[in-house]
Amino acid sequence: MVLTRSPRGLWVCMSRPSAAGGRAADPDDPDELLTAGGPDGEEEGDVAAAMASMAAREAALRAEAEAAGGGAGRRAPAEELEGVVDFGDDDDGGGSRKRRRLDGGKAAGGGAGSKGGAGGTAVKASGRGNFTPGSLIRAGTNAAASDGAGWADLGLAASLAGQLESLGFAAPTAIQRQVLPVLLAGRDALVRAQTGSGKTLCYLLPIIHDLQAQQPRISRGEGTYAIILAPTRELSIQVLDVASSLLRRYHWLVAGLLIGGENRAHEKARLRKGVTLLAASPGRLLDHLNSTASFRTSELRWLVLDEADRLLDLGFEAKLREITELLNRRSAAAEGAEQKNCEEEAGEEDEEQEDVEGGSGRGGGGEGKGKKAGGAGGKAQRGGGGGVGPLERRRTVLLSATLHRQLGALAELALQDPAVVGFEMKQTSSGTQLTAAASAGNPSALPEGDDGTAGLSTYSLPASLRQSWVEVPAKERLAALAALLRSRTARQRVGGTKVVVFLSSCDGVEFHHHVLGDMWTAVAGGPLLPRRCALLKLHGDMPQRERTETFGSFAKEGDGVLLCTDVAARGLDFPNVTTIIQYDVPGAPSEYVHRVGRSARMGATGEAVLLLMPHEVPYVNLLRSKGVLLEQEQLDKLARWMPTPPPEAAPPLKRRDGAADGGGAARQLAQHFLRLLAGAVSRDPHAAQLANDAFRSYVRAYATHGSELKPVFSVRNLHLGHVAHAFCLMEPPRMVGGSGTAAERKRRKREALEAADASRRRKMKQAARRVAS
Ligand SMILES: Nc1ncnc2c1ncn2[C@@H]1O[C@H](COP(=O)(O)OP(=O)(O)OP(=O)(O)O)[C@@H](O)[C@H]1O
Repeated sequence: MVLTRSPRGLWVCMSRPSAAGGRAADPDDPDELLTAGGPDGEEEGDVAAAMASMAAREAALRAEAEAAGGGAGRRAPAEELEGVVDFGDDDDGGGSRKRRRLDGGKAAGGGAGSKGGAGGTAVKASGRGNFTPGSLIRAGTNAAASDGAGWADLGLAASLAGQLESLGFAAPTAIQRQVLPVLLAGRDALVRAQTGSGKTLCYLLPIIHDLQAQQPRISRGEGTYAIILAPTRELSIQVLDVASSLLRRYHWLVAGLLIGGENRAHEKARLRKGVTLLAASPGRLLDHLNSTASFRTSELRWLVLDEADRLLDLGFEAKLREITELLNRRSAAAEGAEQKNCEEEAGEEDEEQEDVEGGSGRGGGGEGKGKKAGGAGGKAQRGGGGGVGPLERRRTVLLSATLHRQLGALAELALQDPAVVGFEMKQTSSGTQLTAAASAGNPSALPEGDDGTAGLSTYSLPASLRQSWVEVPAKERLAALAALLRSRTARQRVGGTKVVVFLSSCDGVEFHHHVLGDMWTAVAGGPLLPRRCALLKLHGDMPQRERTETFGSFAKEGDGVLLCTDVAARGLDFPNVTTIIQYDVPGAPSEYVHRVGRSARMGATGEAVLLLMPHEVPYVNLLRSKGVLLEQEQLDKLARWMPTPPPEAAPPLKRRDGAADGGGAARQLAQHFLRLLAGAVSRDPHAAQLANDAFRSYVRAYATHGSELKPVFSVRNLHLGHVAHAFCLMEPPRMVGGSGTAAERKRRKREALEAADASRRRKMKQAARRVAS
């Protein structure tokens, strides 16, 4: 038994954890085999696939960066890239950087003697590349971060600073410089900062710093110390990936995943064993909080809501409230029980002591019964090493590039005296209100935005992002998309060419994936995209395994085109995305910001192109009123990239002087090509079904635009006949009726899940047999 301190600062009794850290995984222990993200366990199917693809992605990236950037592991943030910053091999976090030591003289967390530079891996960040100086300083964070501080200067443990440097993170970004000190000092925080500015490390680093410093070391058996909630499964996987790479030096801290689409039984098994840091989706977390008795959260020290506004948009508000209430209740109950145990223990001790000291006529005892080792004063005490004291209560962090007013209520519920970064928080008679910070360059009294915010609805986008829009008549949309894809992928670039195309529905993604892939090749006599360029799809109706695979492979592809829904709009960090095409308009302008934010990350250049039908053009003004400025690109400029029918099928043109007519001839040819494509679709029942479903889903999604956007995006404004052309349909299908292919996809998804379950069961049985023998 040891006396230790709970997150709320109470001294409680608990069993000393077994010294499990550092031992090799037991290959015969089925529980070990099911550990996700743990450093000492083999991982199960889906997670293993995700992690393997992530590792491959990391290796590929590093190789690319080395080839292109003369050894720079990752792009360094603004300040370093402007000049040349060189962290020498033997720097160990800088000559002035002192290694923090925990009681007993052990190097903090990293194992004695582990060098900050990870075995001498030098990280050199040079000024080459496509960085636009200053873009990070304008990261919407009011940062004036030009002091050149390194990781350890911010107060991070030397071992963690070393791990960061060995991963190629040469120095903190502006937003990291602002947020880290606040969280390390033990405050809650609400953070708004540009997409791609490095928010993930803003919370992961303080968490890991805090957990690695705890003495005695945290054991996984104690349960979960940190939970990170994200709105999509892919984002949770990504967070787990980053956390796992940072935790490599801290083998006793185990990271794991709880997301929908995964096998519950296996998640329960992992929770029983203990997961110190959890990346989770709200639904699945709540599910386990309610149903998994062995899920221990009484020691929870950190709760993070990444993309907090999206969590609310997705209707998770009630779930989030329930989660915070459940966590509070569980902590209170555990604390009460621990306190009771403690009192009982103390009572027993007193009795024993009386026996010893008083002699009490029982044979002059005392000799044989010494005092319990240490007593209260001598018992091991869990405290933070490295200068950060134990937290007195749970820390909560909310982050996003866009925030909205409802978040005020959530902040009120979940945060205590938070530090706010990137905006202001005011107490009014109606509760907590969020407004844009005047210092962020935003007028303080802007009209209410699409999301009901005042001022907050102006957005800050990376300066290195070029944004444009093209006006495209409805019936030419598919030809324009094809032309954009061909023009953007034609040139091979160092570092790769990646294009993300956003569509409004899963059916839309399925149809376009089919038609721009195999069907295009069949009709045009050759593929739409260069052979080096894979055409991938990602949407929420895909089985989780397929989603994870696509996510991993698009990340590691050199060149590729990803067709996706908004499932990929938030937080996903695909390296080197050069172009974002918004084929279907986003819902709220905040979604525009997140979609385009998949490019131009961390100072890289990128472009975003928005396709608008003539009646949708006023959307550009709406974006302008939110501080988002787009240039117009002429459709005719894309003419030379328009698809053409094979020579034998080309019609006689009314006008053949393509260049002189400003692209009209090319557009006529493209229309002829689309008629050929429509013919092919009508002859293929599967393709025809996909086209019908996609059309219906498009119109339905169009009808769901919020009230602010309704005047522009009204179904009444759509010329349905022309819209149908864009789906290779001769005429618009009836809007009634279910979607055959959607049902088919659901069936496939169910079958895939069942097969995955069966395979997991088989693996478990094999593992159990090995243990038995
Ligand atoms: N200090 C740093 N030095 C170099 N690269 C960094 C640093 N911090 C983060 N990065 C990299 O910057 C990229 C963007 O980081 P991250 O995904 O955390 O951004 P974000 O602000 O959360 O974006 P979003 O709003 O889109 O979710 C990642 O590839 C990350 O590895």
